[in-house]
Amino acid sequence: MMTHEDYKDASVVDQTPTNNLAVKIQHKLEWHVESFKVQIRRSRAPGKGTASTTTQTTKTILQKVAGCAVSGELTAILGPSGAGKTTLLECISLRNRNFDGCVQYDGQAPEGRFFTLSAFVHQADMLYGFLTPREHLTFHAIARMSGGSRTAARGLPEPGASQTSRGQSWQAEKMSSESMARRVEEVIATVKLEKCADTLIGGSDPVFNVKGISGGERKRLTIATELLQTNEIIFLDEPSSGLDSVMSESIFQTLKDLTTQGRIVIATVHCPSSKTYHLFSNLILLTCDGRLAYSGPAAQALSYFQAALGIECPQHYNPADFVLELVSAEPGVPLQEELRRMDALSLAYAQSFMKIQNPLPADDKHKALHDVRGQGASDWVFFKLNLWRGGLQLARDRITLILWAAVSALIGALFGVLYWQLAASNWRNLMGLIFSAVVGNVFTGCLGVVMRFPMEWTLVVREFSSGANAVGPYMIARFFTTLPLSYGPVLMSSIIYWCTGMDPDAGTYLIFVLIFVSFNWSCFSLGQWISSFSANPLVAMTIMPGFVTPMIMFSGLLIERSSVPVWLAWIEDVSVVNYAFDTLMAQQMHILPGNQGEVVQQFIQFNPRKMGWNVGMLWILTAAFQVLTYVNLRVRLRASRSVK
Ligand SMILES: Nc1ncnc2c1ncn2[C@@H]1O[C@H](COP(=O)(O)OP(=O)(O)OP(=O)(O)O)[C@@H](O)[C@H]1O
Repeated sequence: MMTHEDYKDASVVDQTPTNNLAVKIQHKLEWHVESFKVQIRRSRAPGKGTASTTTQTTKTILQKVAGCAVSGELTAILGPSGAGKTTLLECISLRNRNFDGCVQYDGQAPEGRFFTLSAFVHQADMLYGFLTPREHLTFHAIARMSGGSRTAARGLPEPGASQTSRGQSWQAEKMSSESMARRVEEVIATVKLEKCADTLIGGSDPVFNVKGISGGERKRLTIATELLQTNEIIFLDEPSSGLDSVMSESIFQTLKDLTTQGRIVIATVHCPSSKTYHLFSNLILLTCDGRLAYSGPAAQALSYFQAALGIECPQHYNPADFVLELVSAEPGVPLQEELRRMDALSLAYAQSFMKIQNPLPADDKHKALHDVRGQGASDWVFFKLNLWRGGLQLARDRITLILWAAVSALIGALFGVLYWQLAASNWRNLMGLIFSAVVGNVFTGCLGVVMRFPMEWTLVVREFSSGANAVGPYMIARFFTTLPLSYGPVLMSSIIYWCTGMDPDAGTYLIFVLIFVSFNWSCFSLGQWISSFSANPLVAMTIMPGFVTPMIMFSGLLIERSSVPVWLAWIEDVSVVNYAFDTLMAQQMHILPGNQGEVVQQFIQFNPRKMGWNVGMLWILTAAFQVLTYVNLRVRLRASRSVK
C-alpha cells in the first residue's frame, strides 16, 4: 500500500480514470494546523439561590491537522457537522490566519501573492440577481482581467495558450475584449452553464428577488467566476450544499476536470455519494472534535481502517457514509465514551505509516502576511462596469420602479387631500404641511436604503477584496445610477405643491422641487452611511432612529433655538431636517396672508437670506455622508483582508 509520504512524493502522474491527461506535479501545498482556538463566553442561567454567571473559556476547534495537496489532485475534507471543515479550509487557504501552525507553498512560506494564485469559493453564493450568468461573468472578466496588473498563476497556461507555455512564469497581459469574451464562453462551457447563460440569476438577491437559475447553476456560476483567471489553487467551502446527489456529483466532476489542468482543488463536503467519493484523489477526515482520523489517498482509506483498526466497510456500502459514521458521535451514546473513541481514531492515525512523517514546524509567519491582491482593471473601467451593472439593475427592477412611483404619488396625494389649497390660508397650515412633508421624507429617504444596502455592501466588499471592484468607482457609479430615482421626490413634491396651493410662479415651483430633491438625496446618503456600518438590515433599522430622531428634534421647530444647550447646538448644524425645513418655509412664507410670514419667521427664527446657504449645506452633508460611506467601505475592505 502507498503511504502518504509515497503519495506526496509521487512525482509523476495522477492515474485516476477521469484524469486521462497525465499531469506532472508542479506545485505542492502543505499545512500543519497545530491548533485553532476560540474564546467563548458561557452564561449560566440563574438557579434557586444562585445568580446568573458568565465565564470565558477557550474552545479548541482543530488539533494537529497536517496534510498536503499537489497539482492535479482533488482533495476532499470530510467530517461530521461542526468538526471544523470550514475552519480548516480557511486556515490552509490563509483566509483565516489566527491559528498556531504553518502553511507552505512549494516548500516556502507563502507570500502575499498567494492570495492572487488561489481562489476561495464561499459556501453562501452572493450574486446580483438581475444579471444573467453571461453578464455576470463578463463583468468579472473585464474587472479582473482587463488591467493585467494582477500576477497570474505561475505554470498554468493562459486561456488558449499551448501546453508548452506551462511552467513559465508569466504576467497577465492586458486581454483584448475578444479574448475576454472567448474566456467567458470557455468558462460557461467548462461548468456547463450554456443552457441558462442568458437567464436572469434571480434567487435570493436582496434587491431583485425573482425566480432565476437553479441552486446547482448558482454554484456552478460561483465556481465559474473563480475560473476566469487560471488560479493554481481553488478552495471551495461546501460547493454542493443544498444540492441533490446528481447535481452534487456533476459539480464534483467539474472540479475533478479542473484538476486535469494542473490545479490543486480542495473542497469541504458534507455527505458525498459513493460516485462522488470515487472522484476524490485525496481525503482528509476530521473527527467530530477536530482531529485527524485520516489524511491520504481516498482510494486507500477503507483498507487503512481495516488494517489499522480492523473495521471493515460492508459490501455495497457508500465509503463516504462508512468513514463519516466512524468519526461522528453516535446519538444516545455518552459523549465521553464517543470522545474516547475519537482519541483512539486519531491516535491510530498518528501511529500509522499513513501519517505525514515530517510535519511542518509550527510557526506564525502567516500571521504577518498581507493580502496583496491588487485590482484588475483601471478605476475608469471599474466606473464604467459599475455604471453598466447599476443601469441594468435600475432598468430590470421594474417592481421597485413602479412601487417607488406609486408610493411617492400616494404620499403626495395624501398631503394634497389633507391640505387641499390650504398652504396660503394661515401660518399653522403651511408650517404643519412643510414640517410633516420633510419629516416623512427623512423616513422614506433612509428606510429604503437601510433595508437594501447592508446586503449589497457584503457582496461588493467581497468583490473589492478579490480585486474585482474598487470602492471609489463603485461609489461614484452607484450615485449616478441611483440619481434617476429622483423622479420619486419630484413627483411627490409636485403633487404637494399644486394640490396645496403654493406660489403658482413656475420659477418658485422649480426651486421648491430642487430643494426637495436635494433634501431627499441627503437622506438617501445618510441611509447609505448608516447601512455601511451595519451587518444586516435589522441592525441598520435599529440604529437608524438614533440618527434621524436628533435631526428632527433639532429642526428648529420643536425647541426655541436659544434654549438649546451650547454643547448640543452642533446637532442643528448637521441636521438635514433643519436645513430643508428652514429653506422651504423661507421660500413659501410670502404666500401667507398679512404679516403672518414675518410672524412665523420670528417664531421659528429662520433667516430667509440664508436660503442659498441652506441648500448648499444639504449638498455638503450629502457629500459628507458619501465620503463617510466610502471610508467605512475601505475599513471593511481592510478588515476583510487582514488576519481574522
Ligand atoms: N468564532 C467562533 N467562535 C466560537 N465557535 C466557533 C467559531 N468558529 C467556529 N466555531 C465552532 O467551531 C466548530 C467548527 O465550525 P466549522 O464551521 O468549521 O464546522 P464545519 O465542520 O464546517 O461544520 P458544517 O459542516 O456544519 O458547516 C463549530 O462547533 C463551530 O460552532
